[in-house]
Amino acid sequence: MLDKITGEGRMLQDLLAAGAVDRLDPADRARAQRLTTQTLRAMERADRLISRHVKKKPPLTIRNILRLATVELAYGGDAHGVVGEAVTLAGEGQRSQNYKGLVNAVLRKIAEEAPRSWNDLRVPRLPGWLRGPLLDAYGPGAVNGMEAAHFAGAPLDLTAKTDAAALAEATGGTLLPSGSVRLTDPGQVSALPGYAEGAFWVQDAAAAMPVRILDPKPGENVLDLCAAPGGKTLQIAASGASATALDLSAQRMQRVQENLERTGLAASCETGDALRHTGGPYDAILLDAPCSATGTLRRHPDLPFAKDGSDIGRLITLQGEMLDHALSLLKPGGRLMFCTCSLLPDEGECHVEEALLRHEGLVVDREALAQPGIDPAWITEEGGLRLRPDYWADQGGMDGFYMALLRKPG
Ligand SMILES: C[S@@+](CC[C@H](N)C(=O)[O-])C[C@H]1O[C@@H](n2cnc3c(N)ncnc32)[C@H](O)[C@@H]1O
Repeated sequence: MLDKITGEGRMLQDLLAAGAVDRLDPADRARAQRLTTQTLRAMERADRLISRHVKKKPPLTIRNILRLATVELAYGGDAHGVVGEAVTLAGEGQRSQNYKGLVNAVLRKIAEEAPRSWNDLRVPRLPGWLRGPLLDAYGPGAVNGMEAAHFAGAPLDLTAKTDAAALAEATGGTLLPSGSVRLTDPGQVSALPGYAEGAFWVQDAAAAMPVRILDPKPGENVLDLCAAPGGKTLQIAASGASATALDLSAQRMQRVQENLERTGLAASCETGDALRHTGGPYDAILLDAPCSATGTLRRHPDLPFAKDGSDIGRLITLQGEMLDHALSLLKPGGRLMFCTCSLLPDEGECHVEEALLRHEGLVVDREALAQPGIDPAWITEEGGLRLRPDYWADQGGMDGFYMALLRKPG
């Protein structure tokens, strides 16, 4: 998986969905996934240690074997076992066979050194294509905080179908001020109490906020324009509103259907292009537009390796078109929640500023942001909400997100 992510730009989720670890038993599957994410998160540190002992860069597979083993050693893996497994792995490939001796020698040195020097190495940095714009937008202190949050990884947040306090009690989790339930050592999600009955779904606390702010009401017609895998559709459906869920991807729409079935919630599901959707007019619309997903790096440490930022311009254009089209599907006086899980203002704040100039009478509803768990300091100049992974640092952070509630003139 590391070879495909770092060498071919593939995303971990896609590899898993394509069956990359299906032949392993469940415990090994979980271990493979954990080791992959751990290695990606700590790659910069591993490379620093490795570079002390390797003069000429070996082929990618060998580099990845060294990285994987270095991270295992740094996190207390048994030196004999880890080095042995890495040498065996190198021996499996025709080309990589020649590097068995190097793998053995380098890892023996690292086994001695890693437990001592690991924590002295700096927190891994974001790639330049992302770090530059984030420094411009938020400054060095914030970016350091974000990098620390990415390195720390993320807890598991749940959204309750009905009673968050009861869910917190049943799962031993913490009820966050925004209403999500947080678990720091969850184990397997499907083994949590209430999973089979559909009492909750997995959703980061930040990702749960757009629908809380949109506040759908029973009887309202609400469209979720980019719905899959459906966390926000479930929230809309649970509110008692009549939900329509749309997504371009049939495969991802399948996930929405499965989630609705497990939770016993109802929504009308459509596969199609948001820009061609002609239904409505709707009382309220949620537009969780496709974006760089740079707010989710705590959970997706593969993204900085698989992407280089070259698709962001295309995404920004698409987001603007979707925002305009969504407004055309709203009833007069209707409300549009525009959000993206991006840290880049070009995919958030800037869209709202520009939409206000393009659409006469359109306003941002700031009052809707007066919600439990929302710090007024997070509210931006144009009236949106900027969430960052370095917020709630003592409680395990949150995903990066931008959201704003727009009201169409009546
Ligand atoms: C950020 S994700 C949505 C996450 C979802 N709202 C949730 O909470 O689970 C963006 C989604 O937009 C979908 N998408 C991309 N282009 C689209 C289009 N032209 N029309 C509709 N959906 C699109 C993608 O398939 C993806 O599922």
